[in-house]
Amino acid sequence: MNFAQIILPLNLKGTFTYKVPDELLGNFQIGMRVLVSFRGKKIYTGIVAEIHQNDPETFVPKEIISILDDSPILPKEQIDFWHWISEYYMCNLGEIYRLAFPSSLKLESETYLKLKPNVKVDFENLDVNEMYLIQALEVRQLINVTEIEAFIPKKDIVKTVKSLIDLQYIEIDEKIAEKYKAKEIAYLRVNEEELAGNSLPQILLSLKRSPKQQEMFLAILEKQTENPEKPIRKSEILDEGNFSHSQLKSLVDRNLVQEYFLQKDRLEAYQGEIEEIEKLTHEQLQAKKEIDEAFDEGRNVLLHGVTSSGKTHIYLEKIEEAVESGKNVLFLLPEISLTKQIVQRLEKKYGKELGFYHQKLTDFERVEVWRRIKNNDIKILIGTRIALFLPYQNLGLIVVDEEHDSAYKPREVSPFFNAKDATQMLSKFYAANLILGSATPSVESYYLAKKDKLKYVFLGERFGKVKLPEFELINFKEEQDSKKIIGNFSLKLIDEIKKELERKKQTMILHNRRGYANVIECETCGYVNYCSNCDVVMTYHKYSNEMKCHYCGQKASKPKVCPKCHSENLNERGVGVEQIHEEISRLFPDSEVDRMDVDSMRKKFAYEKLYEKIEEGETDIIVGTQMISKGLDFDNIELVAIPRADSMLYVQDFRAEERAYQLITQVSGRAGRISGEGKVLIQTYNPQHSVFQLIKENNSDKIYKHFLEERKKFLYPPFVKLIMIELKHRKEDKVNRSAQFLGSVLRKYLPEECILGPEKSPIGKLNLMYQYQILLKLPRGKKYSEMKNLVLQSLEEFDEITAYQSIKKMIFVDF
Ligand SMILES: Nc1ncnc2c1ncn2[C@@H]1O[C@H](COP(=O)(O)OP(=O)(O)OP(=O)(O)O)[C@@H](O)[C@H]1O
Ligand SMILES: [Zn+2]
Repeated sequence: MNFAQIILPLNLKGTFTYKVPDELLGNFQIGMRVLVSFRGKKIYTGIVAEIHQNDPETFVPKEIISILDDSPILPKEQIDFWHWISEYYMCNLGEIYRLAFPSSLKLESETYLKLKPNVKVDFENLDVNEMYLIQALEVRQLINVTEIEAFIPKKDIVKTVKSLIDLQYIEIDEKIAEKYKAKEIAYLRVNEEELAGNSLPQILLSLKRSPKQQEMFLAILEKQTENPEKPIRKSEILDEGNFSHSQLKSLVDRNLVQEYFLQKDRLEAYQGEIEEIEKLTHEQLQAKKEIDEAFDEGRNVLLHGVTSSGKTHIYLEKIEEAVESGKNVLFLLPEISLTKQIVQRLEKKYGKELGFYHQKLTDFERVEVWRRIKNNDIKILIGTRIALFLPYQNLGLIVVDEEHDSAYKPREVSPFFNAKDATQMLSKFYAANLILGSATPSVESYYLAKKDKLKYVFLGERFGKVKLPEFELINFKEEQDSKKIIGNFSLKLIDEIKKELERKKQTMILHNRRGYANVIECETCGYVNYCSNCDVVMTYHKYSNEMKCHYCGQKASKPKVCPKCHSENLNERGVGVEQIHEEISRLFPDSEVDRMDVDSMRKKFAYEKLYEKIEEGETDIIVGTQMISKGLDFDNIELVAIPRADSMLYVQDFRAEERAYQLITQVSGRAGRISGEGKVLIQTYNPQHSVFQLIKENNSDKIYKHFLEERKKFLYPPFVKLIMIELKHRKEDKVNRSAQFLGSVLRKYLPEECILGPEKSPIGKLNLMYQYQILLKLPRGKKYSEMKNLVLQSLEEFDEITAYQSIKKMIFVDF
């Protein structure tokens, strides 16, 4: 008899044993999807992880209902990778499965289906089951898979649903249906109707008094006549420097010229010619040579290239080499950004052989990418962390850009894993090469490189021998004492910004706190406004005039009087980016000041629009949170200012200094990319702080040495391994008791010095759940896996207590 171990999309440990009916044995392989029922009536799509002959002794396994694929949907390398993640990050295979697969590939009882809007169904070509389902959906808008069992035999359900999805008649109902759109670009055209109504000489006559407008109108008309198929980019007209925005605006107001927007991806065909990549500079060539050598020895690479050193050019060379040798490439980004230079270039060169995969795609789009990857139609995939799980074949190169970015290991969605670290294993399973790249590598990667576990390749010079920005520290205490400040800005800093404005240069101001004020406090009784779901004060957002909890998203109106003592004496405390924006706008009333943070960028295309505005020089000062530090490559920014730099350091987190260094260096990297005149002004109460001093010196070896010494002294990674266990429950005393119990079990097995806690988490309540945590500091090396097994054993003992089964457990490995 034959049995199979099946992975189910459930948050349960391990795989599940099913019997393989003889009639299915003909084509039954690991990596195929099967339909099974689990715990009673519910059906699920599972994945075959193992085939064997071991009849289980303690129970009678159920039979697999049907096979859904003709060939494995998941390659062996991915199954190995899933097993590794599950073991290393102590999570369940089912959690990985849920994250990895688009919903329509893993239909289950609770999946809801609906008709696609405005479909015309060709009933003649449907089989009986398909017809029933369509008819049912016409009567009721939503039907879930369980309900379908009433009129379609179980074994045919998935086949029927799949075929109707393929025909695009039906779709999975998704709450997050907001479709991702590519960047919109502004285009111009002459208003044909005006031209038809009035003769050209008439129009020109009407523009007699404004020769510039006349000239511009003719320029647009000329381009349009020359090549009617080719849209005229607005920037193309304005960039020549001949015409101004106000002239264009008059033409648009007179209805002679129309401005319209097109999505970037719709235009691929027009954008035509692929330029050769510029030749690598001497330094870049040297770096590439070192990478080639490392790859020859089968080693992975950490590419540490200062900001604007041209890491992109090196990636491009390696990517194109891989593709030429018939291999496929995965390019991983922390977040998808279509404005990136590399994306634009690859898009031009590889067109349809380039794929994108990220959280913002709809389910249908995701399935489409799966299909194309499986058919080997995509050579280069650009994606975020979920792209690790696509069914690649022949993967030859993985590049992880901005490898230090914490978006690779979010703590909000399970399973918890670090995508950057996981690529090291993925590359192993595929025997692919790996480049981790950053201007500010994570301390862990740097350490691995220095230990020769990764090949360290350093690019210390900006492209074109452009100078790196200079750092200057402003002692804010002194400025304050001598009354040389206005609000959060020293007169010195104000003066520097003024100079930039006069020189027509752009300035960036970084303040990494959302909102307007951190708290609203009652002067009379000291009341502060806490979120009703969380143990967190609510942040005041002046622009939207509301209080927001940054942890659970809860909103409330701003209190007019103190809810406790009814005093009207309410005060704003703590400075958020909105306030910095307001101050700057007041200090420079004649300048265009824009704000870039998650709150202001929520509207559709807000980011794209602001990006273009900055690119076209319409913005003078950009105020923003860490968002402004990411990958922007503008050429007219010279001054970067950080008015309240201390706020980055005093955070309870052993990575606070590392993060501050990365953020300051990244944002400073936006300055002087062409001119080499970049300048960074840091206002601080502690100019002597070692991190500021080291940043000023700009010697990366020294900085990392400092970080590593601190980590060693206080026993933090990379010198120990951290595992954080967080327990959650709606009742505080229950979660407290359970945490004490787990602590005592762990202490039975592990040495005392490895265990910190249990204690209340820094955020004691989140979304109505009380949280307690236990931090484990475990030794590296062989001992680590031994101890991890003991941790597992402790967790199993914990799970045996019935009273604690309602406690939610979260395990963060290497967080
Ligand atoms: N060999 C080259 N020839 C021509 N231009 C180059 C070359 N290398 C880099 N550049 C240009 O230099 C600029 C900086 O390069 P790039 O954006 O790749 O830097 P980076 O190392 O990724 O920096 P960051 O980490 O700040 O994003 C870009 O505008 C790029 O086009
Ligand atoms: Zn909250």
